[in-house]
Amino acid sequence: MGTYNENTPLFETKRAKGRVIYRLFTVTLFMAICFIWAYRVLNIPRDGENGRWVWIGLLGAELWFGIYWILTQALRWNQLYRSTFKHRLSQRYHENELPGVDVFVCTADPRIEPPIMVINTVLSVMAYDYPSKKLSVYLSDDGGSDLTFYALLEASKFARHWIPYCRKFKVEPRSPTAYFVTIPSSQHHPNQIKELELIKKLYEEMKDRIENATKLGRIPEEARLKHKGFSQWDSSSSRREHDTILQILIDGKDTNATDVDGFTLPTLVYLAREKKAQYPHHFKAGAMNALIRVSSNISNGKIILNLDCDMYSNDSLSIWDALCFFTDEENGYEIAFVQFPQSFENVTKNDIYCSSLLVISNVEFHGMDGFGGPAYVGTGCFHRRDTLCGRKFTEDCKIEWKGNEDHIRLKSTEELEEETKPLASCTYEQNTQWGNEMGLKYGCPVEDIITGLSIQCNGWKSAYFNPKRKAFLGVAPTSLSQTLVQHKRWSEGDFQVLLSKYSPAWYANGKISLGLQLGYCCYCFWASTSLPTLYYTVIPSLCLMKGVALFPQVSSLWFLPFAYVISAKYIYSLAEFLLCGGTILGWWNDQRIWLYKRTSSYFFAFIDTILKRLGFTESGFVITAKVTDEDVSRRYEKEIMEFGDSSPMVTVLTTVAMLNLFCFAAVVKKVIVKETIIRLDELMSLQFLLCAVLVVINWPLYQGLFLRKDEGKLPSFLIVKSFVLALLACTSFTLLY
Ligand SMILES: O=c1ccn([C@@H]2O[C@H](COP(=O)(O)OP(=O)(O)O[C@H]3O[C@H](CO)[C@@H](O)[C@H](O)[C@H]3O)[C@@H](O)[C@H]2O)c(=O)[nH]1
Ligand SMILES: [Mn+2]
Repeated sequence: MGTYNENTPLFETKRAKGRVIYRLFTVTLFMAICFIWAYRVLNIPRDGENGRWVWIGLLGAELWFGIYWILTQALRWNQLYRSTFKHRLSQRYHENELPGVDVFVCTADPRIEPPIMVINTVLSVMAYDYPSKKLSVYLSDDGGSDLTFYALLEASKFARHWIPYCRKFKVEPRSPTAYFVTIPSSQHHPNQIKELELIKKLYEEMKDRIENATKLGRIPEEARLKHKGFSQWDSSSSRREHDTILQILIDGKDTNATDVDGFTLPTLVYLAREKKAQYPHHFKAGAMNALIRVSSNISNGKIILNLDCDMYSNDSLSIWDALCFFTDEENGYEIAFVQFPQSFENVTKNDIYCSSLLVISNVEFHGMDGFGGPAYVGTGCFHRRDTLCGRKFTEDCKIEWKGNEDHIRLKSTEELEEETKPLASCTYEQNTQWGNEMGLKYGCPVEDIITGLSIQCNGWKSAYFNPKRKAFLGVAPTSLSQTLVQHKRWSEGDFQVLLSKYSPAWYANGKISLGLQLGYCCYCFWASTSLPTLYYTVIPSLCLMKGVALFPQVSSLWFLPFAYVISAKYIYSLAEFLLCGGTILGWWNDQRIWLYKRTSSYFFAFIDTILKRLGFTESGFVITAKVTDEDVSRRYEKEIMEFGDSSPMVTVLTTVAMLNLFCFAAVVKKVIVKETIIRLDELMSLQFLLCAVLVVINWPLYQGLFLRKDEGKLPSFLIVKSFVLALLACTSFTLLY
């Protein structure tokens, strides 16, 4: 058996099919883009002529779009697909020889990340199909909340029943909530039915206790008295000011810590790192680094899995998949992390906020993988501990995975806790390389992207694994404003990565492949695409109203490249979307959100980054809510747009929408009065088309402004505000031009 085993690979990679055809298509599109550029350059109105500056602006925008399009080709040029052979791995390794795996779950606020959701995630990973003594689960609570601690304490007791139940009946998924809503009732063994009822009852009781406590904002007195852990909270603790709270709720080394069947349980640890107002805590990156240190003293697993608190495990075998990459004798040693896609449980069929990241997950990350590996996106990612801590790649980095790290510990759990606590103090990192050369990087709202990039710059590869059965499922935002806020954080972060010392544009030069550099740039330039997009959605419409033509006539030969680029680009994008499993309406929604993100989130991200550079603002981390109230939820299910708080971002959207409506109406009026019918379809057809499409795609905004009566509509003062702003823009353009 042994000899046969050592030579067979544990994973396989395949290049995408149809690459030659795709590349040819790309070349034709690129040529057409060059013609568009040529048209703009050759036809610039002369000095003093009407529309010179508008034209030059348009040239700038089209140059940018063309260049950006080239960048996006890097993500499509060389796609790679992977599959694993888990059974070979389990043949090759004895249970005792498997590496330890430490799972880090991060939470930060019990009001928008409900404790019951958090422990469902925790339970789903505790129930992984992996030897318990090799598995440890750490919950980092940046909210420093005793409610979360209470929930975790409850979960530690429930786990004693839940894990054996999962093991016995091989259930999937292993997040209790998700499991109870999906159980197929018919195919159960009579034995299971009884146990199912029992476990369900236990779960419901626990859930009630936790939800009651969360609702009241207070722990039941008897529970508080029963567990000494609560004594670490006193009247002065708050989320911004408290000492380190570290509790090993289940110590895997403790022979008494067993489930109801008498088997060892995985280690379970609660950590609220020390917080003091005068020390920056660096958000999730700070939490992760504290976890890295604390875990190194407790379980020190060679593999670290990082999850956001809403991302439960949907496949109990994912650890095996990840290990196939790391332990493959031939190619595994250069892989630093294995990223799974971010998938979401709550997306609706046509995904109105395009939160399922369909194309990114099913196309673009495979493209990055073809050039050296995907980015790290913060959740659903397995890391090697040493590379996360800053180890550089050298050819002799081959790590020996096999080995029994099972030493006997002489210290008691309490001693271990006390000894470990200082590792999570505010001052620990002073004068160290943490947040810089070690651990996750500080100072960037997308700590994940910048950290992953720096690991790749250290010479490592990463792997993207996108299995059929989703490995992790999370909660996507359910309102427009939340989506915009999330994307503002992402695009701002990515833009900062571009300007940082780890910039994919210069620092990464020569350290990672050119394709990967361009791939990263695609995301890093999100923020800057806002300017040309805003220009394109405003100026041509205003010119249309004024009667200034900016595009070639239908009868001109120059019309052809425009027609080709527009149709080829959109037909391709629709095909790609459908191939990823989307719907036609979903694609249309995707185009809308594409526009909204670019004209609001990215625009504000751009401005904020500049302000931050000049020292005016500090960037923070606005946590995405994972709860939705019932009313909002109902509208979300029906795919009715929910606008949420009316932020300045939404004002930009409504103003642009209103402006296009004005321009469109003005032109239609002229046509009706028969003034310009001929000029319109001759000279201004494309411009008219652009304006009309903008009006059509903005339909939900007009509905939200004028037609809807429900709570999710836009506030009426926004009608006035955007009306005045749009009117102002139209009149000043008419007067000044
Ligand atoms: O001070 C903080 C702030 C956030 N978090 C946790 O970070 C995670 C991500 O926050 P969320 O609000 O859900 O942001 P998303 O935009 O959904 O997250 C994506 O983008 C982030 C970077 O912007 C990454 O950190 C995440 O891992 C990635 O999933 C959550 O579990 C939070 O509890 C902390 O632990 N401490
Ligand atoms: Mn999230």
